[in-house]
Amino acid sequence: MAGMAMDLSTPSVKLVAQPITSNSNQNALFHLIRSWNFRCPSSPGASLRLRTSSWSKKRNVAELKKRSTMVKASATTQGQSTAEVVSQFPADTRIPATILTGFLGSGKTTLLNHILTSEHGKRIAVIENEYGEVDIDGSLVASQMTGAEDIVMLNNGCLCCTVRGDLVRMLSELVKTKIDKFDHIVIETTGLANPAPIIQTFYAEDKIADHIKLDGVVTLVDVKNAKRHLEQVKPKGVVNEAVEQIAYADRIILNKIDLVGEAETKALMQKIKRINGMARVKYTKFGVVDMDYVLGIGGFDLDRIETEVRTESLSEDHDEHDHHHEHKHDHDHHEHGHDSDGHSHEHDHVHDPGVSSVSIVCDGTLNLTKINTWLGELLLERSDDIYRMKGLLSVDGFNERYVFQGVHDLFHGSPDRVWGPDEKRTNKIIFIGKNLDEEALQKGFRECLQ
Ligand SMILES: Nc1nc2c(ncn2[C@@H]2O[C@H](COP(=O)(O)OP(=O)(O)OP(=O)(O)O)[C@@H](O)[C@H]2O)c(=O)[nH]1
Repeated sequence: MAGMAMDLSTPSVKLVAQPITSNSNQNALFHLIRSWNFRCPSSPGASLRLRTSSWSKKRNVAELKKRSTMVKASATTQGQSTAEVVSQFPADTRIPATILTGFLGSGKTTLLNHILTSEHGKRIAVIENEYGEVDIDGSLVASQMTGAEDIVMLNNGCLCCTVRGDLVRMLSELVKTKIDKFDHIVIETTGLANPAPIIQTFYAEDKIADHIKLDGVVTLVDVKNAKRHLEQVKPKGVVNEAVEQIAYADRIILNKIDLVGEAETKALMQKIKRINGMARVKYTKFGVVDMDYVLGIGGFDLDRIETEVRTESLSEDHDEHDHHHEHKHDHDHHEHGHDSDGHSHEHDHVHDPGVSSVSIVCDGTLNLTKINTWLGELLLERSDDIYRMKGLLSVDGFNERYVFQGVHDLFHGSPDRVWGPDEKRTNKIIFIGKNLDEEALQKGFRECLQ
């Protein structure tokens, strides 16, 4: 039987086929591309090349023994119903960490206080990131906290830029001295943070990844001001933080709905769904949400891929897409950001230069070589633009489904449970990124089918 793995012996992104034994199945779990090219939004010229180290290789031994995989899954005796075929990813016992992000004043601290004062039974360590010396949010949180075991302030600048090293140190320190004192970590970023490098911290550093796992990115949106922020024109090469924060999110909270009308909120919801068609979105006042909406998300877990690439949500997006088909290059989130005028445009084959989501759902089985080549080349050429992706694939020669998720050039995939005997083999894949050419992606993917 064949398996997919990242060829770690070369710097290339190409996926390779490798024989699968019961052991090598486990070794196929984590794939990581070797480097991460991060551009700082506040100084776009600066580029930091970070080594991702051999996280995957080292972790495979200890961690994967512990988590020892999945592919054993349920036996597939004839007649077994799909419902009985369950995923068997063993429990991941690492401490989950949530990144709480959102534009200035969107309600991050309000939500944090709600989390800290809610009854969820979790002991929470909080890492606050503030610009400047005075940690106003810190005092606000501290004054209300009941559940927080620790509040750590990172006051030297934006978390995604200068303080990233500090974040690593803080997390390492928490791991070293207080690992048994908390059950969850919440990191509140500044309103101007780009979540990408913060996400990457959890994968790039062995000493963190061995003990802490990224649970998810929760993005607060101020419904009153979001449209203006999302449409703000930025100088060439400078990211729009408000758009980035939505693009990387697992959960989006449209906050302050008491301040706007329903039509305005709905229009914003559509705009946001076009940027990120994967995240769940909820409306709130003062950040009041159920705790399981923001804690225990599993946004980066392979065993949650299925729920994250739900067919229903994708078809919902397709309906929305169809509705806008004639003018699908929605100008809502172009860099120059003017509103769609409702007219059909002639330039139907020009792809959307903004940040958007593309989802592909199709039945059939993929040819291993073709999908390896297509996905490998796509990541090699476009990983700067592909912010996040998730997929569930049916690949020739596999009895198991293949699930994967990625953030830029970081790729993490594995065979999952076996396909049920009567289960329809539907491939589902979603990309969130910049300059996505939906037509080309759909065509490229479908050409990999047998
Ligand atoms: N009307 C209204 N005000 C809200 C709501 N949620 C938060 N606020 C208020 O909005 C202001 C900003 O909220 P914060 O929670 O401090 O926002 P933040 O994202 O932490 O702000 P920064 O740290 O400055 O980026 C505060 O005065 C909150 O009380 C809401 O749903 N409705």
